[in-house]
Amino acid sequence: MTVFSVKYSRGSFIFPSAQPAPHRSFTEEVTVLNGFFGKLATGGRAYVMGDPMVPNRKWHVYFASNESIFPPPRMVTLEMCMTGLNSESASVFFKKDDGHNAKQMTKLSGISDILPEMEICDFEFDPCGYSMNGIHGQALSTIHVTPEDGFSYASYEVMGFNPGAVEYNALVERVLRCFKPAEFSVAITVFGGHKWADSWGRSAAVDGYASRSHVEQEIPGGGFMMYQCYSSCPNYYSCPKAVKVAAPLPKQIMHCWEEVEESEMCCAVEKKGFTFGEAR
Ligand SMILES: C[S@@+](CC[C@H](N)C(=O)[O-])C[C@H]1O[C@@H](n2cnc3c(N)ncnc32)[C@H](O)[C@@H]1O
Repeated sequence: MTVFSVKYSRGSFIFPSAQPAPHRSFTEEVTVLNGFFGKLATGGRAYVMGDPMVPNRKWHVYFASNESIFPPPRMVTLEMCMTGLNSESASVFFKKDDGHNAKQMTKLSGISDILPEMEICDFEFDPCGYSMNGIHGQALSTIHVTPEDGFSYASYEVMGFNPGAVEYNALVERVLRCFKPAEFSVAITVFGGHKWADSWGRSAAVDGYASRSHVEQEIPGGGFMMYQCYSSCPNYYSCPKAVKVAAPLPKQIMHCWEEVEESEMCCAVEKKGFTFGEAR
């Protein structure tokens, strides 16, 4: 089998200095990935997306593809990273003496309602924690939850579905309902053109959350990525819908250095295929 395309993506590490090789820096990760995929037609492309005004909230993406197989089929990937989970929502992911298991966590949390068609294989950790993988036709999803107070975290990822059949904003809200995070980021990758993507090319407008940054980046083969960060508003009722505060920000001028360190100062190495997304 030949490789069609590869994408590696992650947010900023909460504990960067605790990461083992090759995750000590994005540069190191890219070097390893290029060893495997750098010879594909597009070469390895690496991006660090984020607003320099919002520290430690960057989206790191490595992408390489065999361009000869483009144009690619229509495809959307959604990735959400959530921190500061509401303690009541997080408590669902602790095992209880009454045999509270992964199936109950899936139901009680609302995970089963995110995309009800998904067939879910779920797993509970001891004494807490939860992971699941879901499948429906060609669509795949995965969730991982670390519910411990102080460093709580949940991730949600879905790909391979027909974007026309799923409304972006409503999907984001169903995910948030499960975890009620204090902060979250959402990254979408769209192949096959903007226009058809309907709701998928726009900022999510989420009650109770304000958008802190919005960055877009074109990728080879007609794809584009959008990365947004949100924070919950202390006063829910006076919080404007995120779409109002997500109006385009003034363009930021990015500075580039030769190395991208996990200190997340920002930016990229142009000549090696790094680019830094432009904040809007
Ligand atoms: C959801 S798991 C992380 C799963 C990871 N992404 C994976 O696929 O292996 C993280 C949560 O499970 C808990 N946990 C309990 N036992 C664990 C184990 N053996 N390995 C990883 N996490 C464990 C952690 O404390 C944390 O709350």
